[in-house]
Amino acid sequence: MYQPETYTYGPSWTVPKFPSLTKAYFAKTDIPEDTVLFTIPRAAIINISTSDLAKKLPDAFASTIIDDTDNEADDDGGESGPPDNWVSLILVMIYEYLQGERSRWHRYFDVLPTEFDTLMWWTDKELDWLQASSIVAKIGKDDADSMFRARILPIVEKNPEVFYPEGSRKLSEDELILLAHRIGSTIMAYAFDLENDDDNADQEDEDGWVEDRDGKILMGMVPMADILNADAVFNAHVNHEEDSLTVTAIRPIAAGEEILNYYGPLGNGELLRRYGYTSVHHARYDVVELSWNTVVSALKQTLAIDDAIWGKATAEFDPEEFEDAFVIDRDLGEPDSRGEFHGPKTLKNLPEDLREQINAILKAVRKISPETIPDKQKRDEICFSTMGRAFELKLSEYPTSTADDAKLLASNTVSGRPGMALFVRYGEKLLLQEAINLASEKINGSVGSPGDDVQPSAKRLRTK
Ligand SMILES: C[S@@+](CC[C@H](N)C(=O)[O-])C[C@H]1O[C@@H](n2cnc3c(N)ncnc32)[C@H](O)[C@@H]1O
Repeated sequence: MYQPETYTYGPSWTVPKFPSLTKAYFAKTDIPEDTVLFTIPRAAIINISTSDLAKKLPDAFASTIIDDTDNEADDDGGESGPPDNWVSLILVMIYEYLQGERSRWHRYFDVLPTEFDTLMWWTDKELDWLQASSIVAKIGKDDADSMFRARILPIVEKNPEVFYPEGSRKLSEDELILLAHRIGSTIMAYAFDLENDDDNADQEDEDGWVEDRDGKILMGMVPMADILNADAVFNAHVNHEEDSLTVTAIRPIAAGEEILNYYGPLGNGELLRRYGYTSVHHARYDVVELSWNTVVSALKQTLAIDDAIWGKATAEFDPEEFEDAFVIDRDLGEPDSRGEFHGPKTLKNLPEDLREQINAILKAVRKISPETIPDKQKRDEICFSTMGRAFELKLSEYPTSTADDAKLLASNTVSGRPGMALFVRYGEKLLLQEAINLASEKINGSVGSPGDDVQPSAKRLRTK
């Protein structure tokens, strides 16, 4: 039986239930910095180490891959190989859920959500509100579906005596898939990556706890800690200790303030996809993805050369060597140790990898038509003009303007999922506008030297 009394409760917070059933922690009194708000024993966490499933199906879990820490489903739906972190936790959660009252976590399942606002669950009509946001292409519902059919269903169906307690009804294939989607969404929004605090833990310990070689970590569900909501400005931190996880105030928290964790420097599109909400503080981490096809259109418009020259110049490139997409983001870094962010929140650099790829083409054009690009100054001008034009083309893919969206947001007439989508697309448009302005400043030569005006190419995106 799941025993909440095994938790150490702090005296100074409360767990209210909102009418919407959303749970959150609020400080009841002023809380000093460094106060331990609560402690969760590792034994209360749900994962392959604590659930009986791995003991009952040792072969299936013999070599779970534990270095896949991006909290995502395998998108290839591959049938072979040991289950990864993600597949394992879904199987464990399905197992524990199907045990009903026999699971020591059954009361935990009672408080987990069964409905989600994450993008996976949106209708096409609701997704239309996101307009040209690249987040729509990242939802991956079909990939998740194939992965469940390939890697989850066969294990449950081959081992009914393990998954279904005596006398319980077996789920149909459709019911199992729906359950896997629900549990997958719960894991995406609620699971923790569990670090191991034990320095010597390069082997499995007595309890079969995590193997933590080279920083490998395991995912798990952490009751109580997962009631914490989160924001990009936050005041609490989860520390991973040897036998427990502790949640600590990282700065003084005033009575009435919400206690907030941090999910990382995610833009609102990604926050919506994984967690089903948006936040003003996350807008600074917004991201726009620009396809190379859009840049090619811009480059052709900027160069205004005939097709013959373009064809000759690009013939020497292997399209496989080109990046398909580029990320525009403000590259701001993380909040400080008190959960606060300082410094400017505007775009300072244009993507270096994009500039390199445009310049590679321009070099080839110059070989064939030197008069088009007589010197480096002209090349830089063409490069920044192309970037600016590409940003404008991307902006024009959104059917409404930044001003239209600002007006709609100010009217307070759009709420729920459409309201969150409106906020995501507006943030992306603001970022594109900043990128257009920056490219224009570069063309006018008014900012920095060429070496300063680009950001490192670490953000290269491989979408092939
Ligand atoms: C780890 S749970 C937190 C507990 C959750 N509120 C509950 O009632 O179960 C994560 C989910 O809480 C919600 N959430 C977290 N932070 C939020 C915030 N700042 N604003 C709105 N919803 C938030 C989102 O639905 C997210 O998927």
